[in-house]
Amino acid sequence: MTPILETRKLNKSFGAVTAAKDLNVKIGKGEIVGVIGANGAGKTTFINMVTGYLPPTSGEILMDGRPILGLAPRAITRSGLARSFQVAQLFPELTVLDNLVIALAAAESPHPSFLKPLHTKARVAKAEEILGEFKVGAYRDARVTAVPQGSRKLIDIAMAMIGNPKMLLLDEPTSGVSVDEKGDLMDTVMAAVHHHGLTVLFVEHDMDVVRRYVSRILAFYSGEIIADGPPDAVLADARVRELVTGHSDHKGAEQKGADHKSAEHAAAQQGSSVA
Ligand SMILES: Nc1ncnc2c1ncn2[C@@H]1O[C@H](COP(=O)(O)OP(=O)(O)OP(=O)(O)O)[C@@H](O)[C@H]1O
Repeated sequence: MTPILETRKLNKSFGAVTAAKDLNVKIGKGEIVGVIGANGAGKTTFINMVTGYLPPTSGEILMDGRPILGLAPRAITRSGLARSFQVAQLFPELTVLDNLVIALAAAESPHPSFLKPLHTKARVAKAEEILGEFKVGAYRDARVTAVPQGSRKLIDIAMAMIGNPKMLLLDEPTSGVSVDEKGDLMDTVMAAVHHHGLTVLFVEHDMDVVRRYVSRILAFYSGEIIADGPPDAVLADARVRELVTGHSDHKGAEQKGADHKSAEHAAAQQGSSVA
């Protein structure tokens, strides 16, 4: 079967830094793929390249067997490959409903008219349906700035799904979300993903989340994929334990390593350091 997403010998260099090295990836329809790797391993670079935000140095990218390299991000989204970002891309001063209505109008036409009313009955009804599906209906009339981080992430992901994509790429859907909220957030996202029959690839630093939701892991290290397979096999891989999740011979150390990476990552995002 033709993969929904395929990259062939995808490379990206930033000067002397190799952020992607000969990445050959095939994602099949319906797969739920977790992308893991330490800070700077090349995870976001990979997502940015396949969604058109970053031109590769060389290589090919195919969606449903058709080349998409060189297309603008919006054209790639329209072809069925949608994404979310590490930081939710919402209009912070507008209400949640306004944000969804704008996204719906943009999905209907690449050049929505400013002269026609945005809040049509159909769009408001659709927005309310989406808010219900993502369990954020309580924030319908709240400004985005007043919405908790986890719900903001859900709204952002809901908006990525508005154009009925075939595949979703989520860059750290649980980053900045409390440990208590992560499970509910991912349960809600995955319920929607299964309901709409989507293929998903998401970057995640929390190995508990990865283990629970994915059927396959791609482990990145220094721009390369060092392991690709079912979660149990990849997380037990010696190189992954050493270079990604943190290696120790003690029982449970793999998780401790993962927790440390999460802490390191959170600290890096905040410009501080982890001892
Ligand atoms: N615009 C850029 N200019 C220069 N170097 C970059 C740029 N973007 C990424 N890099 C470098 O490329 C490498 C891969 O970065 P990337 O952001 O893809 O890593 P990552 O795995 O997503 O990390 P994180 O978990 O911190 O988000 C890093 O060495 C990074 O410093």
